[in-house]
Amino acid sequence: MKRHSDKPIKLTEVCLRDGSHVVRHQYSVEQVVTVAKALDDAGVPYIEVSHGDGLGGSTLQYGKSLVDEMTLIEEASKVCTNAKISTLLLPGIGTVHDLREAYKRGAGLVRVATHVTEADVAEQHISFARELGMEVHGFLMMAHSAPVSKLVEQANLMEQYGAGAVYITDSAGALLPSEVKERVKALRESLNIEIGFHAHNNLSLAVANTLVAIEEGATRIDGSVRCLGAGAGNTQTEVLVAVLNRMGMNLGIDLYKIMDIAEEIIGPILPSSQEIKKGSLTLGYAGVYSSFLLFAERAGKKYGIDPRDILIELGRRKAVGGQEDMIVDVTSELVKQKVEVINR
Ligand SMILES: CC[C@H](O)CC(=O)C(=O)O
Ligand SMILES: [Mn+2]
Repeated sequence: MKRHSDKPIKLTEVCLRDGSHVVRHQYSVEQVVTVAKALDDAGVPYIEVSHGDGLGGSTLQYGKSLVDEMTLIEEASKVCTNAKISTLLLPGIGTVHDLREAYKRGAGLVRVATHVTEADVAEQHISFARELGMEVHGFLMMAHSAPVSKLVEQANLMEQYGAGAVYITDSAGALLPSEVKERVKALRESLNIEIGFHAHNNLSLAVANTLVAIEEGATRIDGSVRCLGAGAGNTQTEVLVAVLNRMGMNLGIDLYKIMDIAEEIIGPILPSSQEIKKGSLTLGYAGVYSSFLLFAERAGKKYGIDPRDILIELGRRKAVGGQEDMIVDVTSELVKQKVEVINR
C-alpha cells in the first residue's frame, strides 16, 4: 500500500470504552485491570477507559456504571508500563473537573468528542487538557452526516483550539470506502495535524474503511479486540494487526498475544458475539448512532415495535449523540400510529 503519510500508525484500543456500551457499563475493576494489563503487554500504545459515553456518562439517561470511571482509569493506569491511558469526553456530559480528575488518576490522552457540526463546544476542554499537559485529540462524531466541507471547517476549528489530531468518527458505521477516502483526503489537504479514523462495523466495512483511511494518510486508528463496541462493534484489532502485518506494516502489537486476548480474555466478557444482525445493519443503513441500538431494542420490546422502525425514524430525524430520550419519543409516536391504524 502506498500511504500518503510516513508517520507511524498508532492504535487506540477502545474495548474498555466503546465496549462499555455493550456490557451496559458494568465493567468490574478486575475485568478492566486484566484487559489493560494484557493489552499493555501485547504492545498496544493507547488504551481508552471510561463510561461508553465518556467521562460523566454514568447517568440514568445513558446508563449507570458499575464502577466509577475514575477508579477504572486509576486501576488501569497502575498496571500499564508502556501504554498510555486515554479517555473520552463529550462537552456537556463531562466537565473540565472530570478532566482534571481523570488526568490525576492517570489518563494521558483525552479525545474531546462533539457532533460533527459542533466543534466550537470543544474549545474550553481542548485548551484545558493542553494546560494540564495531556495529549488531546478532537473526535468529530457522526462524520457521515455532514458535507465534507463542513467536516473540514470543524476539524480546522479543533486544530486551532490545540488538538494534536482530529478523528473522522463513523459513529453510525455508515460511511462507504469512497466516502472515507474523500474525507481523509480533504482533511489531509487542509490540516497540519494528524488525522484519525474510528469505525463501526455495521455494514461490515470497518477493516476495509480503516485500510482506506490509512492509505489516504490517517495515522491514528481505533480498534477494538473482538469488535467489542457499540452496534456491530469497531474495527477488530486482532484482524487489523494481521492484515497490516501482511501488508508489511508493523504496529508494534504482538499478533499472537492480541489473538489470545481476543479468545481468552474478551471472549468470556462478551454478552453475545458481535455479529452484524438486523439491528446493527439497520444502524449503518439508516445512519444512526451505534450506541442507540440497545435502547431501541429495549423500547421496541417493551412497546411491541420493530426496533428497525425506531432506528429508521431516528435516522430520518437526524438524531445526534446524547439524544437518547428521543428514542422513547419516537417509539411512543410509532405506537400511536399503530393504534390509529388498528382503530381505522
Ligand atoms: C457516545 C459517545 C460515542 O460512543 C463515541 C463514539 O465512539 C462514536 O461516536 O462512535
Ligand atoms: Mn464508537
